Amino acid sequence: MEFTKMHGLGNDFIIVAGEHELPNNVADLAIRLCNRFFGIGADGLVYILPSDNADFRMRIINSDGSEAEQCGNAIRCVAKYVFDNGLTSQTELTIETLGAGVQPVRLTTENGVATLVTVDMGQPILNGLDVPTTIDANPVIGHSITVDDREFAFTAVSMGNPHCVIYVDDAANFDLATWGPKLEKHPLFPRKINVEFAKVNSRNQVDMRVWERGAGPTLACGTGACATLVSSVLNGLTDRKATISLAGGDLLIDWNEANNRIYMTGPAAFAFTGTV
Ligand SMILES: N[C@@H](CCC[C@H](N)C(=O)O)C(=O)O
Repeated sequence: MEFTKMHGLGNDFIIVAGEHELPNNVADLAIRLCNRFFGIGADGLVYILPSDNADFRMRIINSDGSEAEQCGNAIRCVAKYVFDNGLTSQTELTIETLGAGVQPVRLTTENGVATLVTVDMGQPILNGLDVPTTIDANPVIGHSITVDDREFAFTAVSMGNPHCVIYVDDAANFDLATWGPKLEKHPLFPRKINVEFAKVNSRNQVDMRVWERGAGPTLACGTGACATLVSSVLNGLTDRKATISLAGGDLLIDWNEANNRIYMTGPAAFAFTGTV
């Protein structure tokens, strides 16, 4: 099997193109190939597939074998992959996702390669039961959650995949390994959850670190950055356009007031290709 290793701000993926559907053993394959010691190593396995409704379709399997509905960093990688490899010459294209519908993507290019990718990530889902959480409220803002002896306040946002955003004093040094997995699997979240720990520095800049559902601590999370911006606007902490600074770099997130849609802009990069 031929693959290309790519990343969006260090959130890394094994990209496979040329198949028509996912293989039956895709969960097992993702676990084996994403393993950083015995496999290639990645946060997820991504397939670029043909679509009936869009230019391309993508599926993303987390490193634990679970499938995610959407992935903001992977969709930028997919867009760069198809453009730079000549599978399309369009700088505006559409990519179908499992849980966030068809997403329009715009590429900024230089000398025939994509340098930046802007994705229309759609409208956030704020109804607690739809995120999903077990909380019947719309929106779920500053809701208390207790883990062991510690109480946090979270805001719930779905970008097609579920997120809870928690504000902390120091996101960069937050103890992800202790609290991330306990929050991810908390009974308030029936399909588990991606957890963002955020520190707002100004109305236009937020530091964020993420514990991802099915992948653990990653260097960046595109949908998590979108959820953080939405949460920060709902909590009155930022304007509708802000830079979300992750361990792997910055994403620009813009929540358009007129159409309620979220636009994410950031880079994508090739690492290497291989055969396994
Ligand atoms: N890294 C991603 C999100 C990947 C999926 C996530 N772990 C989930 O299970 O929802 C991103 O950039 O959005």
